[in-house]
Amino acid sequence: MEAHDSSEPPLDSSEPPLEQTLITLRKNQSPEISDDGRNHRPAETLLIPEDEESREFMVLPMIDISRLSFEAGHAERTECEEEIAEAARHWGFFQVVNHGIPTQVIEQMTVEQKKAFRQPFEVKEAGGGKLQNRQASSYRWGNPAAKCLRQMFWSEEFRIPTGDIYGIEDQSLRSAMEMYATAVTVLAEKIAGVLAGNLGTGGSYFRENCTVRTCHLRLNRYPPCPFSEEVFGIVPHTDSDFLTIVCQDAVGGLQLMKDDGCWVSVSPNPNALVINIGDMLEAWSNGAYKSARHRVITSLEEERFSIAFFYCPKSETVIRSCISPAIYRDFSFREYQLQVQKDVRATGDKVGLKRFLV
Ligand SMILES: C=C1C[C@]23C[C@@]1(O)CC[C@H]2[C@@]12CC[C@H](O)[C@@](C)(C(=O)O1)[C@H]2[C@@H]3C(=O)O
Ligand SMILES: O=C(O)CCC(=O)C(=O)O
Ligand SMILES: [Fe+2]
Repeated sequence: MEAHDSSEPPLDSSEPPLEQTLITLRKNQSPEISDDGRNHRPAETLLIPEDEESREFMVLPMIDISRLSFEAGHAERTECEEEIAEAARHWGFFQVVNHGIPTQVIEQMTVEQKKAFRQPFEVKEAGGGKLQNRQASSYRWGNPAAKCLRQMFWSEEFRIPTGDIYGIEDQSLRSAMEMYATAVTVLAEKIAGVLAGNLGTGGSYFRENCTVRTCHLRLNRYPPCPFSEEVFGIVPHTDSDFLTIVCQDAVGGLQLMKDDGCWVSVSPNPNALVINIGDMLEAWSNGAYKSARHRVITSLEEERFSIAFFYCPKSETVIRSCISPAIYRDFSFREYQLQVQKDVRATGDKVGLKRFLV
């Protein structure tokens, strides 16, 4: 498709100019080669190499966490805790059902999320519109740091520290976000407590360092993408936090890398939330729990929405392994975030925990 072909339907006024960005970045790619008279895209520019293994048949662990409640028996509770720790060790990812977040709270949040993204692009860019708050603008699209097509994101996002939600001017969005963030924080504390307990420590480190002011909510939207062979919805990455709770709609596209290097799709389940371990928990657990790489593949026909809650510590929190000898040196969360930003600005990619190995 040509960049500004007059036969194209007019751009919806809420859409960010992703296609123009893609066309610009495409020009930076190496030229197409032609040997047998046909054009071939050079192998290094294929988004997903032809020989890449994926395990479509593998199913992410699904854990019923009603068994963590005090009404459940000791044996049931222990079994559930072990399932969580086992999944965090081998997958870095799992799904939870009977998680205690009321359906109505999730539904209200997703309705408000859609309304926020349906605003005109100019309104979103000029401070977030409905997400306007007394703090900095929370809207981003594409990937401003992308230097080539494989670093671009075919998505837009609103990102807000949970402590700034009270400042959102739109009343219905604020109230939906407050309820969602409160419920999901309780869930994150519960899971972090189980994971700490399984390593023989208490969950107080998390409760003391992760507060309502330190966590983040990120609302994601992935528009339908006519270039899904060229661009990711979100590039392969690990999350920087302790753990992330993702609520995805029915479209699908989230994939994670299993410890054997194969990509596995996370099939949407309307009753489940997806939980993944972040870099801070990998470092704190001395590598026992895995911060798995994950990515989002775009859909040709359907837009996709997801909500990610990042369970993060205070900037000054020191991340020190609870097991010795430590494989990572001590560092503060601030130091880690600054290093990630520096790497992303310089190269377009996140280096991550490798930089902090002893
Ligand atoms: C371009 C990038 C921004 C990002 C690091 C990355 O290389 C790819 C993923 C992005 C992400 C997603 C999860 C977290 O929000 C984040 C802080 C992280 O660790 O990886 C962001 C990074 C970011 O926005 O700086
Ligand atoms: O959209 C998703 O399913 C995952 C989003 C994600 O990985 C992120 O926001 O860090
Ligand atoms: Fe992520």
